[in-house]
Amino acid sequence: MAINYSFGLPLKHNYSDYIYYRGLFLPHEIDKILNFWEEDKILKATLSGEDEYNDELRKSAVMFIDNVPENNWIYSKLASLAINCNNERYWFDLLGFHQELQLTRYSEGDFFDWHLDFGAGEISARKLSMTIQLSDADAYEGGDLQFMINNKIVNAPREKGTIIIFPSFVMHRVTPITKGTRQSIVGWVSGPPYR
Ligand SMILES: O=C(O)CCC(=O)C(=O)O
Ligand SMILES: [Fe+2]
Repeated sequence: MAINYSFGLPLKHNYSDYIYYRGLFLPHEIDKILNFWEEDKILKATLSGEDEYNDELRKSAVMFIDNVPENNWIYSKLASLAINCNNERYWFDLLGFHQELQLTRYSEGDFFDWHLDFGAGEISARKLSMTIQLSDADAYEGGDLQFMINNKIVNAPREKGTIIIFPSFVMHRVTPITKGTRQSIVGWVSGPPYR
């Protein structure tokens, strides 16, 4: 039986395991972001909070989008969207981006197995994760961003330009690319500890 033993706090019901948006970036803006790839800036992806490479959990190439004035248009659009999404759905305490936005490129055979973006150490302040699909959905096979929700696997939308936002404690993965290349931006909005 449902009971209502109130602690005197407002209760809001609008939680979603993930939510997606379209149209924030225009096609030419996405192309501009894709042109950021500079081969000499690419890092082999490491697991957050770990210095060691772990090829079993993740294989992809990453680069960071510097938080410099020329790139402010990307940061500010994503910040506004995160704030609006949070005000509508989550009501987490958010402070801002504490890590640079990450550009990720998955080539054939690359993947990122099941994980949370939240955990001990420097990733313990992460509250919301955001992914932006930068590649045409038919430019690659495999490479699905998936969530594990109540023991069911759910695919995130693939359309280019779609922005997917989810709490950083939701389990997700990117399945192996079997053909082509997938690119994404990944960002994390941080905040004070849960309370
Ligand atoms: O590429 C993506 O869409 C998600 C990657 C991811 O889960 C991560 O970098 O934590
Ligand atoms: Fe992740």
